[in-house]
Amino acid sequence: MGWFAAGTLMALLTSLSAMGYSLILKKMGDQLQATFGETTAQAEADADWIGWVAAAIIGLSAARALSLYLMTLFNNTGVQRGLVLVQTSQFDSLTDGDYARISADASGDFVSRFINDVNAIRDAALRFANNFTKSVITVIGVLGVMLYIDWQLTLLLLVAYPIAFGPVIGLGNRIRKRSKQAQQQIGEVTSLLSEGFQSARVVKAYGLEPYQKSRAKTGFVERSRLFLKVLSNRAAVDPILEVAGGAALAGILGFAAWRMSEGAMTLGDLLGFIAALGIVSPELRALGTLNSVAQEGGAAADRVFEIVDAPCHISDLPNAERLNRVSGEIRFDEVHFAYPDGTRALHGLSFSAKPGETVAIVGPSGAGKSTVFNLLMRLYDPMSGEVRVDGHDIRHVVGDTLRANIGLVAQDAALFDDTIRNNIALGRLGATNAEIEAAARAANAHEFITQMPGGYDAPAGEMGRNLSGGQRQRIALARAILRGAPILLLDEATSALDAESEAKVQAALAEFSSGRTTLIIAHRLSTVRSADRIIVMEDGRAVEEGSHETLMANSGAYKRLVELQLS
Ligand SMILES: Nc1ncnc2c1ncn2[C@@H]1O[C@H](COP(=O)(O)OP(=O)(O)OP(=O)(O)O)[C@@H](O)[C@H]1O
Repeated sequence: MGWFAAGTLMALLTSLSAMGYSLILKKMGDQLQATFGETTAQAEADADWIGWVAAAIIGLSAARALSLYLMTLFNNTGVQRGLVLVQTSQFDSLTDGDYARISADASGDFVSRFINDVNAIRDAALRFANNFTKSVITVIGVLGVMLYIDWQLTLLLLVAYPIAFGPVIGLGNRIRKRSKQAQQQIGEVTSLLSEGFQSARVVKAYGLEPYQKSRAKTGFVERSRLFLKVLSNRAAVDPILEVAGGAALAGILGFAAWRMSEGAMTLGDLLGFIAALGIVSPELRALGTLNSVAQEGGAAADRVFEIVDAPCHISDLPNAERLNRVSGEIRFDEVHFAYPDGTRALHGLSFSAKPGETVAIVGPSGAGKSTVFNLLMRLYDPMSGEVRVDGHDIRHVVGDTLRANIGLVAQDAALFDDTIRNNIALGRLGATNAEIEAAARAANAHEFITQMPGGYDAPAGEMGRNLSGGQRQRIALARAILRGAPILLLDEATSALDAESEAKVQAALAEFSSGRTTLIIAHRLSTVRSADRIIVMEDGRAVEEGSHETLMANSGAYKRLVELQLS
């Protein structure tokens, strides 16, 4: 706000200097008219005023140039700083907000809201900050000068010009609508591009280049079609103002000529008035085009603030309890849950895990196993039923303190474009190098890390692409081990490992998980055999429960799954 206040002050100075021009010209015209009646000697004696006029014009130009420069500088600083606030609040709101929100939309759409929409706001805000105040102040000030010179002529101008603005405002509304469509479509193209680049391997392997190229081209063509619509509306603004402005000017000049012939106006008045008109017309035109710029910026701002203002459904209750280190008792009581798109994932799931117990959750794909983890971390709330940790309903505890008690190794290892060391350290910020290395050893990752060029300081690459699938999993495991939380969630955590690595990691995990409650999701049933208890899920409920031996003796769903894998 401070920067904009300084910018407005400079705009005021710029406008004052503009008014000065027309007053100087009026003075000059009146002098000239007086000179016509003088003798040569008198005229020469009075010739001094020419020097004064020249000096005043130079002084005014210099003042105007300086104030214009400072105005732009101050406003630009204000806009850039404002946009940093907008972008950070957009990012904070998305990061702190519901997981459902971020997982529902295509990532390209979010990226586009951060980059393209913010750019559109930047363009609009810069033009607005640098032109709006200056134009408005100039118009008001110069109109004041005009009223002083000839109020009747000025009234005519005030009636003639606004007529031009009606269609311009109508166009502005169309521009806003179209611009919103165009920005939305950029989001789709961004998603399409990032998806294409990330799947480059499959694209090559399946010979999908023509398919990808035609999808991209369709996106680009659509982009240019929508953008052209915005441009054609924008292009109509200037001509409308030109015609209306021309008609107004003709009327005013005709009226002025008549008034001069009547003797109601002096040559000085006319010169001053024309100078004022020359200053005011481009400013009025600029205000007309600013409307379309503001509409485009407004459309982008709508999209940006949709994120900033998104309501948060999963937040801490005002009297939420802080969880200290829990002992790790987990209980699901008759939990029913559907994802926001309506997909029913849990139908009255009940199970429990005692502190320190290792419980495996198995079952066919889509049975709801990963959903159990999502609810346990309170990424979503159940529709009915309760999820309890150490007896606390997790809806009544502070989310961060709940998650601080959980270490997760998910199906996607989720590595960041940072060093291997930092990727592990994310498990517990502030961990020492020795602790990081110990975690890596426990996850059977130390050996391959030290063999990489750069070792622990080697970059993992975007999404960990410099590593193999099995290496990524071991880094993710090391991260969870470093966290040292009392609850460990392993979702297909060793699925990408070869048999030898898996055996080593399993042994390390067995040691690490002693004293911690560990929930394991695994399709490879050989890896869950040693769990204290196995829960078989089907269609969102637990259909069987017991140790490997008990379940094998039962001849139920688990035995069928094992036999299917063995065969
Ligand atoms: N974010 C989501 N939005 C909508 N539906 C979802 C979402 N995630 C999962 N589902 C649906 O919920 C159901 C249970 O999914 P879940 O991922 O829990 O299964 P799973 O047993 O872990 O499967 P898998 O073994 O294949 O990983 C499935 O029908 C799935 O399509």
